Amino acid sequence: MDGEGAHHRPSPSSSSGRPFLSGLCAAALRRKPISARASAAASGEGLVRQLGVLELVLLGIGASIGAGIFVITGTVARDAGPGVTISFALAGAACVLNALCYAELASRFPAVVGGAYLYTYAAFNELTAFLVFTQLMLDYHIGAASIARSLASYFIQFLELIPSVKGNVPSWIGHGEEFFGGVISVNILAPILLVILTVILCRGVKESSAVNTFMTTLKIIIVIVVVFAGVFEVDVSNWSPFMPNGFKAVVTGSTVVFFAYVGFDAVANSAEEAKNPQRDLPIGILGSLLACVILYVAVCLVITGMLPYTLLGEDAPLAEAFSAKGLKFVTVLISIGAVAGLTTTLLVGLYVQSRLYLGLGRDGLLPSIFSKVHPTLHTPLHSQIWVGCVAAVLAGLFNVHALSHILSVGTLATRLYQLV
Ligand SMILES: NC(=[NH2+])NCCC[C@H](N)C(=O)O
Repeated sequence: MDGEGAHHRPSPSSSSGRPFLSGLCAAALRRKPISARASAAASGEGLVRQLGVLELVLLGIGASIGAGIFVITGTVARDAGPGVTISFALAGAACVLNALCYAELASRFPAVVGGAYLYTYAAFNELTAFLVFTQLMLDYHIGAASIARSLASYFIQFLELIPSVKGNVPSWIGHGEEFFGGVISVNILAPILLVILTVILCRGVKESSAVNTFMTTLKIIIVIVVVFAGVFEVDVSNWSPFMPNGFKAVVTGSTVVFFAYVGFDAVANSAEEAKNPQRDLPIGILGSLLACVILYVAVCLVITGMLPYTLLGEDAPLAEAFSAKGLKFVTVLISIGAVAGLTTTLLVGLYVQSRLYLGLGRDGLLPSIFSKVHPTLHTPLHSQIWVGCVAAVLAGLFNVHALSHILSVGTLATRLYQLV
């Protein structure tokens, strides 16, 4: 359907400029009545309620634990020292406040797709909601492409562990063949990975959730094993001084580690596929965030206890800390954890995007093709394929460096809008 929004759409063919302009302003400033959403939820419109509370919690964790904990920890610890633990706790506390808002809104609103876009539409107006959507899309599209590129590089690194393959993989397969002075960097593996994930997502929410549950459980187990393996290597003298550069460095660090928590809001977007949304969405949002806070803080305590903070690597601090202690097998586990982590953030990111497109398609803010849900697969097939294609084109042509520059702007703008 075209959505209730389309019904009050002003006629664009107004004869004079003024009514057209005022019509446009009225359209931009109107709010979405909550009752209209409720009827959309009641009519079902193709998506099916299949996700239970555990699947929702794992969806949130799947979206959140990605490269952040494996990489950012080292970067921040160089400045904040063992106090990086407090940086993670502070950022976690700020996110809990954010998550409480999400939990409240998710249980108050009719359980339909849309998340932050939906809440803004009802609280502010169509224009603000559309801006939230554009910012989220910038973040998600580019995020998906850069995560896919990182994953492709990981796969090539794994392949290169085979001696006969080492050095023989053409760069256009994974690392990227550069053109125009490095502006364009072509590779095919990242788009192939995106196609595979898109196929899984198109097949059904149950199938996608099963893949996410498996991989997320794997990465949680790996993080726990890493923590336990590290605990025996901790030398408490490495924790003093705990904040070598003072509290200021810790607070600055918390703004950076915030990135590692991004993801729990994904749960809000699965509202229309949750079996018992009113009860389970808040549990999913807060549960996944709290699980991340606990895991992240534990990882920080362990790695800063294992080595003096000045010796922690910037790029792969966890892996380097363990190889420095001669625990090679943990390093391998960490690589597997990172691959599982990147895969699930990517999978859930693509999932969330398609549901957002579905919401806007229904509201008439995007072409109605995005509002279609496949009658037997119960997935928004067109939206899902579209988001897969956009990410595949970006990932096929640009490297992580180029993408991350655009992404930082997108993420920052998104968060600013959400704050407003
Ligand atoms: N929408 C996004 N920007 N997602 C990125 C998620 C990043 C994830 N928290 C990580 O640590 O890797």
